[in-house]
Amino acid sequence: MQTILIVEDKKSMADMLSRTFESQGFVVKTAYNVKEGVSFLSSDLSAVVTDLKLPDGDGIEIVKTIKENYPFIPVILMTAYGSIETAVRAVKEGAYDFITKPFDPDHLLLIVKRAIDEKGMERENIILKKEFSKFLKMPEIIGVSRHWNEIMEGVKKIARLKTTVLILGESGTGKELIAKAIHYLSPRAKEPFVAVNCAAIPKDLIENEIFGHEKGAFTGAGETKIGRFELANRGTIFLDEIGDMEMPLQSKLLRVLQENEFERVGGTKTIKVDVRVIAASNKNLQREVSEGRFREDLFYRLNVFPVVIPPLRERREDIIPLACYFISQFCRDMNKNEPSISIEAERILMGHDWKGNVRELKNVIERAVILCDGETLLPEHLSFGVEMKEKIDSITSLHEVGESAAKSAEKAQIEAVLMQTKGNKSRAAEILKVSYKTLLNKIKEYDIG
Ligand SMILES: Nc1ncnc2c1ncn2[C@@H]1O[C@H](COP(=O)(O)OP(=O)(O)OP(=O)(O)O)[C@@H](O)[C@H]1O
Repeated sequence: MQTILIVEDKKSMADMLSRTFESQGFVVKTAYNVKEGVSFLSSDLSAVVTDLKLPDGDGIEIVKTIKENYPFIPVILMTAYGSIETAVRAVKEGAYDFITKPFDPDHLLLIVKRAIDEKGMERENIILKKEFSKFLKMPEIIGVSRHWNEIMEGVKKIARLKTTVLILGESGTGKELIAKAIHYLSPRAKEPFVAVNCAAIPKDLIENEIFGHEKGAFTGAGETKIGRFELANRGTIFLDEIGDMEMPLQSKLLRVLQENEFERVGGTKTIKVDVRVIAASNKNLQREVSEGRFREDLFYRLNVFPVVIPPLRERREDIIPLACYFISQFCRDMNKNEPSISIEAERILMGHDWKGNVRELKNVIERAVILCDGETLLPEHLSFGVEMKEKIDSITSLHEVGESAAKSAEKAQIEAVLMQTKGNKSRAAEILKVSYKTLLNKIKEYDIG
């Protein structure tokens, strides 16, 4: 349901507009002066329609307040003939449009609907551009093991509620995928899913990224910046690697979880939000608490509904179904016929340790699909398969061989693509078909200069 705020001092006009919008299914709030109008502002509003001349000031004050605090709410001004110059100034100050009195209410309705659509798209674009939200639909999730079925049962139950979820598991087990599944199965599915990797953002920037800043908060803060909590309003925020969040920020997060409000960096105004929080960690958070690095109260607040994803080696029944799924995905992308997996290749996949979990399996399969031109995927198509054949007698751990070969191949591939993009990491991530976050982690892991 969309809510409109009408600020108009003439009661008959305000009533007529309320009826127009209500007949179209909008919820309408009415204010009769600037002070009242400003007090009604909240992020739940879809649009504001305000008169230019009000008893205690003018609509431009409302425009300015909205631009600073709720930049995604469009404001439409109603002006009398003769005050067009002021109306033009209002548009310069950030109003979406103005309409000159007298007007046809249906015309105003049209402007408001278009404004809501455009501002909504603007918000989505910021989210997409910043790669906060990779999927616009429910991702495909594969798993047949008992563990996995239990996880999915829990996910389906919890998705409907606003409960905070804490997802625990080693890197690459599918924590982000589960967070997305919860979001897309929830009543918030049409609202943004905003992911933040607390470990990938430099420590001195993270508060700013998550909570935004006010204009002039520090040198270089020329404009007010909306943080990711505000971008996620009405949707879900996914705080990945929460165990890496510094203590002072943990306190700020606790307040948002308890009171749904915070201040931007350098600001005094309290911002209210309605955001579902899903956090994830590959660290043992209880140990972080006992060692004094993680706030105990925050841990309990996050741990309302824990989801523990076991490593792939503890749910081996999922390996082949996942491998088959990735084969068909990559073959479709590369326009190739789908090979079947030979018994030997299957045995190797089943026996591997998968320290990098599903992510590692996905990478191994991608390379295998590139190398395989026949109808059957063989051990030599698995990057570690070639070396394994040569060294099978001399080396005790098959897994070590497979891993080191896979890793050096991956490192070489990343270095080559970075050279190709002249160091542009976003472009390299696109070519490598990994998230920007994953690429940063890999660069760190392989110490690529
Ligand atoms: N059950 C699954 N079905 C299909 N794809 C999966 C599954 N689990 C993981 N994946 C895929 O494996 C990759 C890694 O998963 P994801 O990024 O969710 O892991 P993560 O635990 O969040 O990793 P990290 O801790 O490093 O951020 C992604 O490409 C994801 O789509």
